[in-house]
Amino acid sequence: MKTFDELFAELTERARTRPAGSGTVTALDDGVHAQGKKVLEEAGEVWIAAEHESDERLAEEISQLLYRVQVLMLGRGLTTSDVYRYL
Ligand SMILES: N=c1c2ncn([C@@H]3O[C@H](COP(=O)(O)OP(=O)(O)OP(=O)(O)O)[C@@H](O)[C@H]3O)c2ncn1[C@@H]1O[C@H](COP(=O)(O)O)[C@@H](O)[C@H]1O
Repeated sequence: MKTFDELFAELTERARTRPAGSGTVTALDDGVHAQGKKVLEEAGEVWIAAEHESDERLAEEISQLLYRVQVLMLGRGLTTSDVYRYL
């Protein structure tokens, strides 16, 4: 189990070291257009899960959405501080 900040730190490290086999590295190389589409796709899956699926499935879909948002943040060079200042 990890927090949003811990995952972001992990993905930041993946972006820096670019280990072989990292899905995050591939997603970053795919570019912002593809990263944005993934955010939209996962958001749709969250919506569907919220209406029709179990709490567990919904939580899993939300975790994937958070991951995709973080990949997009990294793709655009944003940090968590850039976002948190608006919360
Ligand atoms: N939290 C996640 C995470 N959530 C979702 N995903 C990716 O998103 C996919 C699920 O989303 P989709 O619905 O698009 O599934 P899919 O269509 O079957 O998958 P794709 O064909 O799009 O890969 C998963 O198969 C993963 O590839 C994640 N990939 C990685 N992480 C974490 O990110 C960290 C770094 O991962 P790597 O970069 O892969 O080492 C690790 O801690 C991982 O646990």
